[in-house]
Amino acid sequence: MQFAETDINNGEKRKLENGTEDLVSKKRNNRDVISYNDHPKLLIPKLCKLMYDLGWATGTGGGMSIRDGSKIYMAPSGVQKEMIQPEEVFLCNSTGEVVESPEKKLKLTECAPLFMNAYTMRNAGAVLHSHSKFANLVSLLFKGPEFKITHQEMQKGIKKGSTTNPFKYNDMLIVPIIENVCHERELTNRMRRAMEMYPETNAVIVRRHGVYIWGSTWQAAKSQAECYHYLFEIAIEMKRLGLNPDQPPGNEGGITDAD
Ligand SMILES: CSC[C@@H](O)[C@@H](O)C(=O)COP(=O)(O)O
Ligand SMILES: [Zn+2]
Repeated sequence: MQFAETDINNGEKRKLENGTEDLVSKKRNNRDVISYNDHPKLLIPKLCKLMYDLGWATGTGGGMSIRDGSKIYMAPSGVQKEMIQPEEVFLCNSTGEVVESPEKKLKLTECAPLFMNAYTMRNAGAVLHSHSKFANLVSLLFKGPEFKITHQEMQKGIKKGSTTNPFKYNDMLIVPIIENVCHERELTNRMRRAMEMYPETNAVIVRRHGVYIWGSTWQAAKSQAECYHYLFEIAIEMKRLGLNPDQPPGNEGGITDAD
């Protein structure tokens, strides 16, 4: 296989595959084409590092996938997720079959069929899996199949399903919770069921494990993930303080418009 020595990001040099070289030349001739720095083989390592720094992808847990048209890029399995290299990212087709494996002997992430749920059922542009302690802990504090919260500004950063409509401040935001199993892949059917039952959700919590979150683009997946994690954390703190996250507030006595 041929490689092109190409400048990426902060001036660092790395060997990238031919496909990436094509992307660079397309960028020169067409301003609308995806930016070189937005190539999923670069973005997945970068976003996984951000996830690691947030405590979402430690101990090799968690991961990320990005779709570019019918090309689906996925992280490898069982590796330090914060140290993935661009040439270690797998390329799959629109049905999730691997079409390009890294030269290094690596396995495709165990999350692959769960990532595919977000692509096939919601036409997502990116999906991530987080092992955040907040996602884990809310699944223990909310018994049954739903995490619920209302009257929080950050819920406005989350869209209703695949629509462009965001949740309103006074909507009830619900995230379905599925029970964990011993092997990640065995979560596929129950995640699909949860997505069918909750068409407005862009996340599925896995009890005692973490959460899957997706969006129409990698940017939407990232910002929605930040909003969901914020809401999980504040709900935990509210419960610790004896406050009820799914209770709409009454008159709290603050200043409102003049009568
Ligand atoms: C701490 S190991 C966690 C894994 O078993 C799994 O839950 C996970 O999130 C990552 O799976 P992987 O196949 O490494 O991408
Ligand atoms: Zn996991």
